[in-house]
Amino acid sequence: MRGNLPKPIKKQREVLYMPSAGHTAVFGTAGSGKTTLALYRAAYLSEPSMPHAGRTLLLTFNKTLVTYLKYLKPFELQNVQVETYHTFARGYLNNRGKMSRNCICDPDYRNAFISQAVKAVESAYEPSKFFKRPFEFFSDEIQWIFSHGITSQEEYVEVERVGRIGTNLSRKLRPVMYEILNKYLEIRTAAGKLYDWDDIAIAARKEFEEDSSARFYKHIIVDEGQDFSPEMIRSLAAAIPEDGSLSFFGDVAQQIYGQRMSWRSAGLKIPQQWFFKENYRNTKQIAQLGLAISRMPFFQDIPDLVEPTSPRADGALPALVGCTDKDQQVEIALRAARSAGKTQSVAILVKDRAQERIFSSALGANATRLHRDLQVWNDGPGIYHGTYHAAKGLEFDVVILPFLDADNLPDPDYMTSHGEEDGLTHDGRLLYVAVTRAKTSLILLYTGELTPLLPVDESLYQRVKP
Ligand SMILES: Nc1ncnc2c1ncn2[C@@H]1O[C@H](COP(=O)(O)OP(=O)(O)OP(=O)(O)O)[C@@H](O)[C@H]1O
Repeated sequence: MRGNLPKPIKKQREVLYMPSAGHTAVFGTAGSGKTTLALYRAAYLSEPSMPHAGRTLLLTFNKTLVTYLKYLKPFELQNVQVETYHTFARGYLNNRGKMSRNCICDPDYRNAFISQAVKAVESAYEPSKFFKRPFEFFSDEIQWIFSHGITSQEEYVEVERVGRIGTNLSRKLRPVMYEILNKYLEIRTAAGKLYDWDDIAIAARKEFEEDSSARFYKHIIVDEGQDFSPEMIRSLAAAIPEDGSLSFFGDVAQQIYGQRMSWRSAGLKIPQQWFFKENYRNTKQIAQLGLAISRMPFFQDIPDLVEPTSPRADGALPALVGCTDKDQQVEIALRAARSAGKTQSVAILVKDRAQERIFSSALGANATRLHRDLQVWNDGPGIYHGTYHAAKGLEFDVVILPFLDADNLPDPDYMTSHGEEDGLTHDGRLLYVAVTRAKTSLILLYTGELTPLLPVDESLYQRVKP
């Protein structure tokens, strides 16, 4: 295949020729070629001269990654549609006459409606601590219910919650929670919003199940599948014809949306699974740090986690720089980015938008912000900046991670609303994603106490004076 893709080797070749009908799943460690193979697989399944050929859809979770995939997309993928799940679901529902103008509830309205719903239900009950839980609890619980395709109170009360901590809710309280959800739906519908970004998958799945017309896509491939909710996957299983295929590529260690949801509850029929253990992206030293993070206590007991074999390429140990204060971290990050950015691709990655703004205002037009509206991907030297979330699926020669301070990561607000254990798991995976974006160099900056999300083993780093 032409384009920028390396030639598939070993297990990758097997995956390319997996059965062309039914469900298949590939789990791989970071940098093991999942995205690469998702692209190859799309080309193979859409190849017009093959008997299995059919219209092919390649889906991923966020828009930045769609832009990146379109950049990588070689000539043979001319007939493959690449988009986000939400674009696909919205398009399908629109096609079926189930959409109207502005009928999707944006996150700000959603939050306001959920707060109203909690207050409305609370007023009908005796005072209770339950209603005083942080807003994030109710918001996450509604997302969890939708993501699992639960549409009745009975179902919600009965459902087993596997491995969910922090926000777990006793069966006794679930009817009240479901009342809040119903109230939210009532308020939302009254405001003319038919869906939000979480329950649109329920609507798509139901619509496909009732839709007896010929399917538009024969083959669907999912990249970054660990971030698709069970209901999204179910809707995709319903979207393909009998002789079509659904190929799932994912890495559970990188699950950063819809935490603690398992694609397994989507009920795919997967006769065989493939595992990619070889890491082609990172140097040995960077991969070792990634592996050490994935062996920390908060990563334990993740089903389907694939441990990598050590890559061959050698490089420098990740640089760990203890700074006197935050300003010094910013100064060093900027200096390193400006210097490396002349000849290499460099990314400064941070936790949230507020931290990102520090770098966007300092770098201005000399850098590219990683965000959903990024239209074009330019390979080659240059500086990028963005959140850990926005860097998902991407890679850079050099990655700079400032603010790795114990009082910044794990995020204190997240810990308050979700509990310590959830906070460690959530931000631990984010940091794992960030670390594994680096091809050859990794610079870690902190002040005071280092985040507990990084391993303490000094042999994994080289200490560098600021
Ligand atoms: N067979 C191969 N030979 C050489 N390089 C390869 C091979 N397969 C993949 N690569 C390279 O390894 C890097 C990682 O590949 P890719 O992005 O497909 O991995 P991934 O599993 O999707 O990673 P992640 O989940 O961490 O985003 C890319 O630079 C890709 O070009």
